This record gives sequence, C-alpha cells and structure tokens, in this order.
Amino acid sequence: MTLSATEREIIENSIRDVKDFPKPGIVFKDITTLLNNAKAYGVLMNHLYQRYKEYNLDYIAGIDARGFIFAASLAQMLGVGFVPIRKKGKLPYTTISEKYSLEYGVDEVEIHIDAFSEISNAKVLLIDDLIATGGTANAAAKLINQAGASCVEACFLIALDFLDGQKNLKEITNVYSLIEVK
Ligand SMILES: O=P(O)(O)OC[C@H]1O[C@H](OP(=O)(O)OP(=O)(O)O)[C@H](O)[C@@H]1O
Ligand SMILES: Nc1ncnc2[nH]cnc12
Repeated sequence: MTLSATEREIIENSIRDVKDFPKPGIVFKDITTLLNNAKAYGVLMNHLYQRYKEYNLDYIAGIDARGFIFAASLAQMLGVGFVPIRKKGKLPYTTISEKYSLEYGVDEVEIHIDAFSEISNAKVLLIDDLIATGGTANAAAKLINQAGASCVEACFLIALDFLDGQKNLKEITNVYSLIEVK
C-alpha cells in the first residue's frame, strides 16, 4: 500500500523547507510543521498504520531524535513495543554500538543489548524521518541484526534522492520512502 495523491499532497504541503540551515546551501526539511498540523500528522500515521498492520511486526525501532516521534506513535497504534536507537552515550544499560561516516568525520549509534530479548528472531520495522546519505539508517539496521532481531523494512518519511542514500543501505533489503525529494 502506497500513498494516494491526496494523502501525499497533504503531507508534502505540511513539511517546511528552511533554506541555509544548519549551514549555507542546505535546504532543511522541517517536520515540526507537520507535527503541529493534526490533520497532516493524522493522515501520515493512518497511512503507516494501514500499510504496516499486515506485517506482523514485533517491534518498531526509531532513530534519535526525530525518528522517535513517528516510530513511537506507530508502535502504540499497532500494539507493539518501541525501541530507541540513540546517539552514543545516551542509553543507560549495556549497549551495542556502531560507527558510521558523516560528510566529515564519524558518528556512533547505540541500542540496548536486550532490546529484543523477549521475542526470538523478532521482526522489526526501522523508522526515521529522513534519509540523506543513508549512513545512520544502515548503522541502525546493523544494530538491530546484532541484537538478534531482523530488520524487515526501513521506512522514511522523506528521502533526499539526490544524495542516493539508498545505495548505502547494505544491511536493509526493503525500503519504503513516502516523499522523494529529487
Ligand atoms: O542519512 P544520513 O546522512 O545518515 O542522515 C540522516 C539523519 O540525519 C538526521 O538526523 P540528525 O543526525 O540531524 O539528528 P536529529 O534527528 O537529532 O536532528 C535525520 O533525522 C536522520 O536521522
Ligand atoms: N536536508 C535535511 N533536512 C532535514 N534533516 C536532514 N538531515 C540531513 N539532511 C537533512
């Protein structure tokens, strides 16, 4: 199931472009204008619910920080657990971590080692608001696999297609992006 033209228009029109943030030349996709628009947020979450209710998911994992919002909302709607994948140093219990490349330098994400321990071979949907180079999502999927679960799909609200991030998602077979920015 994919978005209807009307749903796409409502969601797309609710996302604000902010030029030159956080630095000159970047057009930042601001989702706060979607979140404070109850109709657009509702259309988005209802679409995600309709798509994923047939997947028999065990958990939804969300990426720090904006991915948490959509992942936690959907987990509640589907009646499954939510698992945060956080930037280094934020999770309190024993973690597994994975480094990934940024445009300049490296960053690191972490997951709790026992995040999926209640269910063996758990089926996990990974959600983030946006894919740029794909480095963050690929590292997140690695962590899901290392924690003993399986990343059955990665879902992004926005894909910056001009950065071709999907080619870096070596750990992820199925990818679903709602809004593609050419
Ligand atoms: O595909 P990539 O090149 O890895 O970039 C995508 C990531 O960048 C943004 O998060 P950011 O690191 O800015 O964190 P935030 O959500 O805390 O603002 C976005 O929310 C993704 O998580
Ligand atoms: N253009 C962009 N807008 C919002 N978040 C981003 N993360 C990386 N690039 C981004």
